[in-house]
Amino acid sequence: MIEAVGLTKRYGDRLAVDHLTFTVKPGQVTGFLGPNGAGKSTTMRMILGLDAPSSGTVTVNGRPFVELDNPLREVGALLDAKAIHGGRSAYHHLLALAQSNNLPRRRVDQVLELVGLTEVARKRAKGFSLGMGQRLGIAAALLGDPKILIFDEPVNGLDPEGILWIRNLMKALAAEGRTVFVSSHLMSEMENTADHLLVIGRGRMIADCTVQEFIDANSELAVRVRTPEPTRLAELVTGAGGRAVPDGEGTLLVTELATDRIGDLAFDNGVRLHELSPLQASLEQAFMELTRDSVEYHAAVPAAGQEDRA
Ligand SMILES: Nc1ncnc2c1ncn2[C@@H]1O[C@H](COP(=O)(O)OP(=O)(O)OP(=O)(O)O)[C@@H](O)[C@H]1O
Repeated sequence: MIEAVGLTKRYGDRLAVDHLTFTVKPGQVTGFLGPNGAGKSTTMRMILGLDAPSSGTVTVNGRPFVELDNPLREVGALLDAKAIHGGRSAYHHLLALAQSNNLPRRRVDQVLELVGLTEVARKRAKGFSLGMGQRLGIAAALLGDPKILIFDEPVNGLDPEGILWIRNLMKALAAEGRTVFVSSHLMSEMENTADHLLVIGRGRMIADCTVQEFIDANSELAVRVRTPEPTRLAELVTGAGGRAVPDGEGTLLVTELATDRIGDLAFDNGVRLHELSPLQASLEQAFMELTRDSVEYHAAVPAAGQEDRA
């Protein structure tokens, strides 16, 4: 369990993390989502005692990280996969970690096996691909068999196979009853992996809900209707309080009116329908919409007065 109360980090006059209060529970994957610069890494660094909060508190298993007796046995983290000693082999990198943390040597072989690096274990990590480096970072996180796992953007730059592997691993770790906290700036990455979501923007909590709740609350329902009489149906829809916009020949996209209502309306007025299909906006779109005002650096030039709203 990870618990943050009023967690805040200030860099000069910039609030990188702004009074975050949340709980990350065991037995599920919790996705930590936010656009670049939202404050995800800073939050994770504070959880791991690498940065001190300006105010507020964060505990793991009820205690601040720095007070844990055996940190590697309680919390495993992947923050920056490139932060390894390139001259060492994967095996020696893990062995050094195991020895300095009083962990048995056999754990090294076990985690190498678990992440699929056994065959290259004696090669220097310098020659590792991004995916192999990521696997080595995960092996290090798993070394102490911790109940809490923290991964910062673990799939960044990975190929589809690597992404799938990490997704399945996170789910399996959660199914074993562990607390799995994973950050990403892409909603699409989380929708198949996470059970719970914490969404932040500009350091502030925007949403704390299940993935299903996020879908229900944020994806606008539209209905695609195909008919030989689009103009007539559009009038009926508008008359009933909905909105209809043409979407190709003989097709309308209807919003603000339920699917059943559109069907009834057409039937009651003798309008023939060839298609009536409810559509959901993608989660990615919903996420972009939700965080639009909280993106730190927009690609386009921001409107006057919007440059600094931190
Ligand atoms: N050491 C630092 N000194 C000054 N500002 C910092 C420092 N670390 C982070 N920041 C600022 O704090 C804010 C949050 O950064 P952070 O890296 O936590 O965001 P993030 O959500 O992890 O983004 P990304 O996905 O780009 O890593 C940003 O505005 C960043 O520029």
